Amino acid sequence: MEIPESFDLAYALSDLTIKLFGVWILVEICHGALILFRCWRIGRKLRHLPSLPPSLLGPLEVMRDRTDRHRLYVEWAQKYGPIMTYRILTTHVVMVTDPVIAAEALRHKSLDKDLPQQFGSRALDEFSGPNAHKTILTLPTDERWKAVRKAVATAFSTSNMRANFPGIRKACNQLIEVLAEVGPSVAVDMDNATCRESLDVIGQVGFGRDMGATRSLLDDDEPGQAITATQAAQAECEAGLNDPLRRYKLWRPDVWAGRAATRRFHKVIARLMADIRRERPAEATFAAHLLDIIDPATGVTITDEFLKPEIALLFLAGFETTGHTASWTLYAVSQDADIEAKITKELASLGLLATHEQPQPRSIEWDDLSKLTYLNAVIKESMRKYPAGGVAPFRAPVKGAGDVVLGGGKLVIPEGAILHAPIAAIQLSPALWDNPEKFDPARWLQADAEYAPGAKLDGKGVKRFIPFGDGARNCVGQTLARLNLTTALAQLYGSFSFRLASEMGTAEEVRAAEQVNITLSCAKGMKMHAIPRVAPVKTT
Ligand code: HEM
Repeated sequence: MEIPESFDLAYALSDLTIKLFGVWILVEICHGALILFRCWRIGRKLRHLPSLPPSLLGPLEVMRDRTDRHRLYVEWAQKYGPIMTYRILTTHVVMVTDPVIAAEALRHKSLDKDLPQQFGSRALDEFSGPNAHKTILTLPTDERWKAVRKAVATAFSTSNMRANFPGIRKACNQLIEVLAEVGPSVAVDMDNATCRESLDVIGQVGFGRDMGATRSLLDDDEPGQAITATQAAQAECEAGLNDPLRRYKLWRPDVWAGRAATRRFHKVIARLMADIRRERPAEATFAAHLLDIIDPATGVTITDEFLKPEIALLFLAGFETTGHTASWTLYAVSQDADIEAKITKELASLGLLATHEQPQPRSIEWDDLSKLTYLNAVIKESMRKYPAGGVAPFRAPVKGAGDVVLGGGKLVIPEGAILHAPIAAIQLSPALWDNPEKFDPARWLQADAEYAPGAKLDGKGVKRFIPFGDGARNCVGQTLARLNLTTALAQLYGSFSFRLASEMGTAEEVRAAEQVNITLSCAKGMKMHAIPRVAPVKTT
C-alpha cells in the first residue's frame, strides 16, 4: 500500500512537535533545578543567621492572611533579632533592623533596586502600566532613573516649593470650607479628605492641573473615582506582592476584580497623560520636565509608553502617602487632649488659631512653618509610628558584583539574595526607642532624637528615623510631603478640633484595622467629626 505524501508530512510535523515539547520540558526542568540549586547555595551562606521556621512557601500564607504586613516585620525583628532571614519561594531575604547596617546597606553602591521578578517587583510595574515597564521607584540606578529623578527633583526645589506655597495653602482652605459646610454632626472620612487635599497639591506641583478633588469631597465625582480606582489597583498590587503565584490563579473572582481595578486606574492615567500632552503644564511642574526627557536607550524624547507608567507612579506616590500620614496624625491627636492643647497653644501664639476674640485666624505664611516646633514634632511622631512606606525598602546585590559585605564582615548579602530594611520595624523597635508604641511628640523636642543612641557609621551618627528611606533612592517628594503636612495640619487645627466617630470603635479596633496596601492606611478609613473652634468657620 502506498502511503500518501501528506501523511508523511503530518507525521513528521507531529514528531517534531513532540520532540520540541520534550526539549522545552527538559529546558524547564534544568532551569527549575538551577533555581533550586542557587536557592540551596544561598541558603547555605545564610544558615548561621536566625531564620523563620522552614516551610515550602515561606511566610506567604501568613502574609496573605494579615493586612498589617508592617507589624509582621516588627514582630519578626523582636523575635529573631536585628539581622534575620526569611525566604519567599526560592528567594532568600535578609531582614536588617540594625540601624548602622541598614544605613550602610541603603547607601551601598552594590545594593540596588534590581529585584527579581519572582519576588513580586513585577506587581508594582503592572500597577504602573499595562506594559509593566519599570519606573523611578523600581528601576535600577541607571541612566533612565537618573533622567526621571532629575526631572522630578527639579519640581521639588525649595524655591519652587516657596512659589507653590500659596496654592498648597489654598487647597487646604478648600478643605476647611467643605468641612465647615458639612458641620460637626456628620462624620467625614478624613483619610479620603486629606488624600483629596494631597491630590490637589500634587496636581498643582506635579501636573500643573486643578484636580478639583478637595472641593468635591461630598460628591461621587471624577477625582473621587480616580482616588478609588488608584486605591483598588493598589490593593491588587499588594495582593500580587504577597502572592507571586496570584497571576496564575485565574479561577478566583477576586483576581479578575483586581485586574479590572488596575485597568480602571490605567484609564485614569491615560486621561491625565492625554491632558498633559494636549496642554503642556507650567515649566515648574515635574510633568513639564518629564515630557522633555531624552530616553538614554533611544536618544530621542521619551515616548508615552514609558512616560505613562512614571506619571502613574508619581500620581500614586504624590497623594497617597501624604494623605494617609495626615489622617493618622488627626487620629493620634484625637486620642490625647493634652497633645491637641499644645498644638493649639502654639498656633495661638502665632495668631493662627480661631478664637472668640479672633474668629478669623491669620493666614499661615511660609515663615510660620519653621516656627511650628510642636506641630512639626507631632508630624514626625506620626511618621515614626505610622510610616506610610513602612514595609520598604528592599535592595539586591547588583549582578556580577558578587556578595556584598556589610558591617566590616558582620553580614554578607549573597548575590541572588535580597536585603530588606523595613522602616516600620526600625521605627517601632523597643531596642531603639523608649516605649515605641506610645504616641509621644515630646520625644522630638530632645536634641538628636532622630539618631540611634551611640550608633556611628564612618564616624557620623546614624538615623533611627527614616520615614523617607535613606541613600540615593530616598523619597524624592519628601520636601513637598513635609510642606503639605505642616501647612494643612496647622490650618486644620487652627479652625477645628477633630473627634473620632464612634463607628471607628476603640483604639484597639483602629490598631487592628491598620492595613498595608503598598502604603499604610486604616482599613476603616478615618471617620471624624470636625468641630469648629468658632462658628462659623471662615477661610482666608
Ligand atoms: C509622607 C509622605 C511620604 C512618605 C512617608 C514617603 C516615603 C517614601 C519612601 C520610604 C521611599 C523609599 C522607598 C525605597 O527605598 O524603596 C520613597 C520613595 C519615593 N517617593 Fe516618597 N514618600 C512620601 C511622599 C512622596 C511624595 C509627595 C512624592 C511625590 C511624587 C513621592 C515620590 C516618591 C518617589 C518617586 C520615590 C522613588 C524614589 C527613587 O527610587 O528614586 N513620595 N518614598
